[in-house]
Amino acid sequence: MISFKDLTLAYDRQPAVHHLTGQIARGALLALVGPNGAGKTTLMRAIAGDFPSAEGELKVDTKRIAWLPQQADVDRQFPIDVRAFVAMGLWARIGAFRDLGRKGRARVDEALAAVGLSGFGARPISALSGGQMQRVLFARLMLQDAELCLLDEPFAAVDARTTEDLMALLHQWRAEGRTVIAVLHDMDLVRRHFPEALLIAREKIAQGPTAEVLSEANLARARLALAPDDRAPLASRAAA
Ligand SMILES: Nc1ncnc2c1ncn2[C@@H]1O[C@H](COP(=O)(O)OP(=O)(O)OP(=O)(O)O)[C@@H](O)[C@H]1O
Repeated sequence: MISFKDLTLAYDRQPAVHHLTGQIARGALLALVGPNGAGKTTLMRAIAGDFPSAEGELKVDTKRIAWLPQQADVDRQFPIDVRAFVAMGLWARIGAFRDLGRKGRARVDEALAAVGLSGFGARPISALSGGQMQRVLFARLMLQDAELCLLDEPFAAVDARTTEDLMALLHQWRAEGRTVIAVLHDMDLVRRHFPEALLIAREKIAQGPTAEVLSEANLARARLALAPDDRAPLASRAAA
């Protein structure tokens, strides 16, 4: 589904992802992990086709990609109700601002029921709790019917119950044959739910079965790889 070879993603010549080589198979349920600043969001953006200056090779063999941004990046003050927000998931197929039709409305209601929010359709999104908003984002994603689902810290600031409910949806999507990649910081959750992990710290530290990837030795290597004195731009390091 995805392959990258010697992939480097840099902001102003400073690489956030460096010489990354690997593959992610169709149907994977993969956790992308690494310390703060490891390049996880940058890599996800590139996979989603939103990083113009990639060097090296990156192949993604589908255009049906859905992206769940970090919740902090979602404008909650936008004056829109839950039903209209979730309906945006159907835009790729019916076009923006077109009438949803009876079938479309039924699909929105089904998605809201699947995330446990039946009856919330008329609420403004500004009047939801953080956990409820995350459920709404999952409902929107569901309607996109994507082959590849990319989720950036989907469980940040949501409680255990909401996490378990939403995690069940990820398992369901995978059972439907979709490929699911999630950026996560909760290593216990990753160990419990994700068969495969990719650990990066600008460079690849390890990829494979989660228990092997998340060894103490690998996690320590990842922490060291991002030591503060290793943060200078490539140009000045070469000159030093
Ligand atoms: N728009 C940008 N312009 C310049 N530098 C950026 C930009 N976005 C990210 N970076 C830098 O790239 C590096 C990787 O950032 P990225 O957000 O990909 O890491 P991350 O692994 O997702 O981190 P976190 O776990 O903290 O969310 C960081 O050093 C960050 O400061």
